[in-house]
Formats: sequence, structure tokens, C-alpha cells
Amino acid sequence: MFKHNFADRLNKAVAQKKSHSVIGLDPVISRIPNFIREEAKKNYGENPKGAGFAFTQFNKLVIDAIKDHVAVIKPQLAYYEVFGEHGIHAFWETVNYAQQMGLLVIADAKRGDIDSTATAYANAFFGSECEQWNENENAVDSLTINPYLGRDSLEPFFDASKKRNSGLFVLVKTSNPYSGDFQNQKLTEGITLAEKVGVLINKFSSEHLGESGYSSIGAVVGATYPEDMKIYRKLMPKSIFLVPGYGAQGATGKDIVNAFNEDGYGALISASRSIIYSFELVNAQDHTSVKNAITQATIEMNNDINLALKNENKFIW
Ligand SMILES: O=c1ccn([C@@H]2O[C@H](COP(=O)(O)O)[C@@H](O)[C@H]2O)c(=O)[nH]1
Repeated sequence: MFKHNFADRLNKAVAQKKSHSVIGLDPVISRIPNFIREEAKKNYGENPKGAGFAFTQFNKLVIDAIKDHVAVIKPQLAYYEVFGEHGIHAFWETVNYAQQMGLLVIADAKRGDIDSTATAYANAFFGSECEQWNENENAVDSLTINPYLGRDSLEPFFDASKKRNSGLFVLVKTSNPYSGDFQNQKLTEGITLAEKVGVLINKFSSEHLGESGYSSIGAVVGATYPEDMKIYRKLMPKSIFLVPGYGAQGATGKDIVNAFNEDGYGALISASRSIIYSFELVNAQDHTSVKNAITQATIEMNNDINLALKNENKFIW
């Protein structure tokens, strides 16, 4: 099936939902609602197969709760890999269900390796080239990648994403407390390592532009460093930023406004735990009340972001 440029598809979906939020699907078995864990236990027992079933059921509930309010989900692979083949099965079940529900999927896998292995990673996430060996039609819409092996490790991802009209988000400045250890180090040329990555991304991004003027090669820039965000926005004006750190890591609406361009586009704000476990705060115990709590938390996140953008005259709807 022909697909349009990823950045165009993304911006269109964001405008349709009037939402810049991305919901992270990072399931942990001990935090899955009791009624789902009980069903998993009854059907499969307390084992990896049961965990995979519980993840799929929970993720479908979350997707149903958020699908009218956001355009994008971001499952993080590590949570699924914990349960081996059953976890990976749950990951792809989640991807396929989300896509059927009209959502775009960013796989947060932070892949990166030498060129031959990078090609294999790209095939694993964007669909294999060896169709006679692999009838599997699973493919995500976008993938996070780690640039710190250098440009030859990125090019296979750029080529694959262009061929398949998929998107990439390259780690530039991460949200964690010690991200400055390496990323903030000044190079002899006077810019930081993260800024150097930004310059490289900007160079490549111009080859992946859509009609919206945005590139399918985006950047990960943490919400927890709001002042730095201005620098990265300037360095990569055409890239869409994937901005983690909102919610559980402490960032709020006022911290993410610098990630956006003056046209009110250019950033996706990501939250996982603060949304998918919001039902714990109201002690919700059944399907409807868990779903309602997650919908409510998502609407509040959208409102917080949109209000912050209004205050900066960057609100477009
Ligand atoms: O710099 C980064 C890059 C990725 N992440 C990922 O985003 C989510 C954040 O989860 P919260 O529960 O909203 O804190 C998680 O999957 C991380 O692996 C990030 O946090 N920072």
C-alpha cells in the first residue's frame, strides 16, 4: 500500500486530533490492573505467556481510551523484551491494533550499530526485504535510533525510511539527569556533542522533507532541559522533535513550548507512566473506570500542552 511521507502523515494526524501528545506504552506486569492479571493467570498461568496476554489486553484498553484524543503511541521495546517471544508477540499485537485504530506507532528501540547490522535493524522494524523468507507484514511507522556510532550507522536507517516512507527520531539530547555527561561535552570546534549530532541531523533532514515542510528525520530532545531546547530548535528547524520527560519525569506544559516552531508544529510530547497508570490514583478496579481514568489523564495532558502553546502564541487550532 502506498504511504505518504511520514512527517506529512504525522502532521495531518496531529491536526485532526488537535493533539501534540504521544502516549508511551511501557507495561510492567505488577502495575497491570488486577482484573487483567487475574484473567491472564486463569488462561495461561503466571508465566511469560500470561504476561504477554496481559500486556496485549492492557494495551488494547489504553488504545481504546486514548484513540480519539491522540495521534501517536510509543511502545518502548525493553518492556516487551522482558518476556521473550511472548513479550515481542504482545508488542506486534499492540502495533497492529493501534494501526487498525488509526494511530501512528513510534517504536522506541534506540537502535544503532555498524552499517550491515543497522540494515538488519531497519528491516526488523520497517518490514523485511526478504519476502520469500518472511511473510510477516509487521511494520512500525517510526523508530528511535542512537547516532553515537557515527554517520555510517545512520545511513542504512535513512535509506530504509525513505524507501518505506517511515520516520526516524535520532537521539540528540536525552531527558535523563546525567545526559550531560557525554552529550554536553564541548568539542574542539566549540559546540557540544549533542549540538554536533543536531547539525548532522539537519543536513540529512533536508533530503526527507514532506509537503508540510517538515522532515521525516526527527530528533529526540528531552523536556527536562527546556532552555537547551531553544538551541536545538534553531539547529534543526525542519525536524519534528520527540520530547520525552513530560509527567513522571517532572516536565509540564511550560517546559515544552520551546520545542515548537512559530507555526505551532514541530514537536510531539511523550508521556508513559503518568498516563497509563493514572488509574492507580483513583483506585480504579474495573475495565470502564480504568479506561475513563486514562482518557481523563490524556485530555488533561492535551489541555496543558495546548494552553502552554496559547500563552506563547503558538496555538494553531
Ligand atoms: O531521552 C529519553 C528518551 C526516551 N525516553 C523514553 O520515554 C519514556 C518515558 O517514560 P515516562 O514514564 O513518561 O517517564 C520511556 O519509555 C523512556 O525509555 C526517555 O524517557 N528519555
